[in-house]
Amino acid sequence: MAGTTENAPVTVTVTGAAGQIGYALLFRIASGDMLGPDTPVRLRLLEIPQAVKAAEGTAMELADCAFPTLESVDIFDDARKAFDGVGVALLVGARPRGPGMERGDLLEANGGIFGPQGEAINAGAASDVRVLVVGNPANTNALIAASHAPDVPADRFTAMTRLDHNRALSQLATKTGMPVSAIRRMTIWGNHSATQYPDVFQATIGGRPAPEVLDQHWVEHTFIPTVARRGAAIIEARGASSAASAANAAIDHVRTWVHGTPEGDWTSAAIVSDGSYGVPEGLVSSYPVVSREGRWEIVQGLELNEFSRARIDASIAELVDERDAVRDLGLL
Ligand SMILES: NC(=O)C1=CN([C@@H]2O[C@H](COP(=O)(O)OP(=O)(O)OC[C@H]3O[C@@H](n4cnc5c(N)ncnc54)[C@H](O)[C@@H]3O)[C@@H](O)[C@H]2O)C=CC1
Ligand SMILES: O=C([O-])CC(=O)C(=O)O
Repeated sequence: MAGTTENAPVTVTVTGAAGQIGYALLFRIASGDMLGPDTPVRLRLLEIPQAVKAAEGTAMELADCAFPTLESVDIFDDARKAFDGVGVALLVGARPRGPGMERGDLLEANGGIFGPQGEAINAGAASDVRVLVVGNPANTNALIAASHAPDVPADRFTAMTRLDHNRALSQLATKTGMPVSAIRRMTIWGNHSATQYPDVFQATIGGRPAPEVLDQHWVEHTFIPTVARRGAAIIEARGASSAASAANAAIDHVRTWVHGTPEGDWTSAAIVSDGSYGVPEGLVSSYPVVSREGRWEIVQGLELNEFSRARIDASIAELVDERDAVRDLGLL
């Protein structure tokens, strides 16, 4: 199946492969969008037993695309087998929220999935494994997975806030009439939840500081709530949670992690805190990050005004509450 690709193959495990995001994600991974056209991909799909047949259908369609980068597809209902040799683990499989729910309401329903998957990653992953948690509540699920993988360095576990980041770029582009590519240094801080803080104070738009271009009232009362509540607005409109845009953000996250951020810009990712910017060490929080030589680094030395500090602190407080809740549930 593999064509004229040059690099060593990478094993990519996707959980929840028969779900909505899985269907939007797998074809892009297989086509080379995530790791590049020169890297063959060995896909391993993990599903619950009832959804294995649907995953088999997706595998048939993957075969029918005849992607030169797709070396193999295997389907499992056993996490240990699915994560054997994994280089990139995309933990998508989890229940989505419905109308009227916050993502934190899913803690109890979904938290139990991530401990066993962390253990399976610990047991079988490649030494340079990269893990992205998409299933909600993503930050705290990543914390659970990392805490069950003591032999895997904590910086290998991340959660997705790239969708929030992309939503913020899009809102700013629409508001200012500038192309998305003219907006730099946007940051999402904190939790992938309604408390997240989309920070424009460090951003530039067309080379000018964003606060000079934007009206503070619009930032506070329209922009921030629009970005932070976009997931709920999509659920309201579609009757189902974001899928294609979530898959796209997952592709962006891993591609940036592997291939690096462009000079002069950064992105947002939830990573295990080293204590930077007052986030308690060990919490999985979104930060401004660059990727250099395949590792995330937090952008240091940013000055935070009082408004930003208060917003970040509120999101951190929620992450602390979520951590305490999963500890009480015995999931950590
Ligand atoms: N971090 C982010 O930005 C975003 C996160 N999400 C979250 O992603 C998750 C998945 O969303 P959808 O694909 O729309 O849901 P879905 O319900 O369409 O698919 C979920 C799939 O996961 C599978 N699954 C459940 N438990 C599993 C387990 N233990 N192992 C393997 N597979 C398992 C289910 O059988 C199902 O096929 C949800 O938690 C959703 O809230 C969604 C959008 C954005
Ligand atoms: O809002 C949800 O539940 C799904 C999600 O995480 C998003 O779209 O950001």
